[in-house]
Amino acid sequence: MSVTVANHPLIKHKLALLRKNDISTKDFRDLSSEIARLLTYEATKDLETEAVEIEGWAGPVPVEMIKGKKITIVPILRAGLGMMDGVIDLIPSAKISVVGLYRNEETLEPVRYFVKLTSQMEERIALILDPMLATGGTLVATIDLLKEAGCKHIKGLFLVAAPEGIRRIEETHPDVDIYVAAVDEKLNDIGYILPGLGDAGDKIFGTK
Ligand SMILES: O=P(O)(O)OC[C@H]1O[C@H](OP(=O)(O)OP(=O)(O)O)[C@H](O)[C@@H]1O
Ligand SMILES: O=c1cc[nH]c(=O)[nH]1
Ligand SMILES: [Mg+2]
Repeated sequence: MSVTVANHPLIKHKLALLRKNDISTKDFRDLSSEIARLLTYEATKDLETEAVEIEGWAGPVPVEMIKGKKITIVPILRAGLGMMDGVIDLIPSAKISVVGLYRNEETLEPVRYFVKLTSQMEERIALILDPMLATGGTLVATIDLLKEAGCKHIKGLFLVAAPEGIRRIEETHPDVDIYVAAVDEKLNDIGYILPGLGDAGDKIFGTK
């Protein structure tokens, strides 16, 4: 498993703004999407390309294009939707597979309430989107169901991760690659990331 912490000044700056306690719903949404776009650039660096020839203005030109183009974006409801626009900006033809999971506030166990995957999962690269990787329970449940659907190539994009969550994925799904804007210090006693962002879903949807 690889964990890529996107070490880019633009990401650091945007994440700093995202951490402000008095951030507006609009700014939280905009920045989540912008960071997701930059993480997508990083997470797609190893996509395979193939040599093709196109007709250019002065005749045939040898160019490289992405091979296969079978990508599915997997936003985890709700908060993952806040990253989706940024990813679609860069991969406009990606199919979308929606996974609805929420974390039980007492047990911290993920509860599944919606799944709608696109076709041909066994041929696709899945890009899971969720702003927060905390205990890792939600991500493990998502990877489990993607693998059950035949998916073999899975990556996860997160704004902030806790070391505890990363360790859990290393132990359970070492074949999955993680891309994250920051790995924070730890979880608090109710499973929130510190310093973290607070409740990302509530901030994106303006609830609470
Ligand atoms: O790593 P874990 O400990 O499983 O926690 C992370 C999950 O918790 C949050 O979702 P939440 O349950 O708040 O749902 P929401 O997106 O609907 O707010 C977050 O967006 C992740 O999906
Ligand atoms: O810190 C956290 C942990 C889980 N979910 C969130 O939205 N924030
Ligand atoms: Mg939430």
